[in-house]
Amino acid sequence: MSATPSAPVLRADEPGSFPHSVLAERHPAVIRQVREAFPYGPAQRRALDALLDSCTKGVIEDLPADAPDRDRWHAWGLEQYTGRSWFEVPWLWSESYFYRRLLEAVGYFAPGPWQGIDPFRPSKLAELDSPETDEELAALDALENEPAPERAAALLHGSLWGNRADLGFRLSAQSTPGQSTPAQGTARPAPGLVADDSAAFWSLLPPSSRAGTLCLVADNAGRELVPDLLLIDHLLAHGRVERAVVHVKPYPYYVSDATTADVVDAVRRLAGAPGAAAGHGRRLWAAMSDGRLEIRTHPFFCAPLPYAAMPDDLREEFAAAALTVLKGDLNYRRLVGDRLWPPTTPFADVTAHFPGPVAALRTLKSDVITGLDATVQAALDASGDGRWRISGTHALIQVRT
Ligand SMILES: O=P(O)(O)OC[C@@]1(O)O[C@H](CO)[C@@H](O)[C@@H]1O
Repeated sequence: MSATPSAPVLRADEPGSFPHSVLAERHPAVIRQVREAFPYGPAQRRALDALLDSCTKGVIEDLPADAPDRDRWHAWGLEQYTGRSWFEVPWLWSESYFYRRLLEAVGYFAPGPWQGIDPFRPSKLAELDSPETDEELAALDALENEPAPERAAALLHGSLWGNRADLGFRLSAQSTPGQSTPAQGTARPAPGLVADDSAAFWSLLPPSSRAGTLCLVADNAGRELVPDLLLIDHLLAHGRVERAVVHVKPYPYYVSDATTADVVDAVRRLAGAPGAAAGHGRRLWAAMSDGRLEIRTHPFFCAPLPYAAMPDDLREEFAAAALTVLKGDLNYRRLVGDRLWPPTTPFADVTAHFPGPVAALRTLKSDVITGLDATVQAALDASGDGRWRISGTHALIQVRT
């Protein structure tokens, strides 16, 4: 590659575009959902109303002077964007700031009775307790008798397609007339992958190699996190890695993103399930107890910035890993810079900044895409109205070794 590649950064200022619909429709729906989830008091309700006004019609405002993370947000661009419309600044920036302000409105950060109460917890728990989760866990019984390579492939695909079960995504799918809810296991049969580097994925983690540490940067809780943990259990049990680190969000984010509490809920759910699922749960519990599986978080996971701007401590951690797996659409956007790349732009070029081997497991839920073969792109473009980019019906496994 001769020069650093570039492409326009996504913004939400074009009515009719997907980013615009997220700010104009999805964010108000998230505020409504949160208002209904808890008997918040008048002050919190007023703060939610003010946020609704600000994020749809107003401008980005500074954080309160005593906010402990004010300096951090200033370093992340807040000073530069204060006073600008939410729709004019980079889309990734305004989305991340929206979740920061939403949690502030419900008293998540301030000392008091609501501190640390996840406003999305009711919907996360409902998903974990759903019949769909029961079905997915029951399917593990049949997998027990499969040879290890088939089991490994099935678990990799389970983790990949688990990314379809995204509560924030479902919120806007429901609000789009005529579009079916793309919940995992219930919608149309999964079409193929638009890119499949599974062979490279497995080559980095040979069986019994104890290849070092796997980092998995988690995305959604519930029906995505459960298969992520199942995959990790398999990799540990078959000696493909020595240890694993699951990186979660430091606070609730993008409706259903996983926090430490969600990992605990998922492991408990597995351990308490009938059949083979319980064995996975017990092994994961043991691995967490003896340090082979570690949960970690970092403020940067809720930063409104691409991974190219990650801080040195995180960079060192990923540099030392045998492989870092980035789950989901948002992590993909952050990995490749949240830009409207020509779809055939090589994945290796746009991820050259990443400090070690990296794999993206993602269903497609935004316009950002790289690394496609020209023939695949042509077939996708010929298939309809371009919704393949955002509808969650397509997926990819991309690896840069
Ligand atoms: O990261 P995830 O959970 O796979 O998806 C996040 C997401 O639902 O949120 C964004 C819009 O708000 C899109 O990038 C994407 O559709």
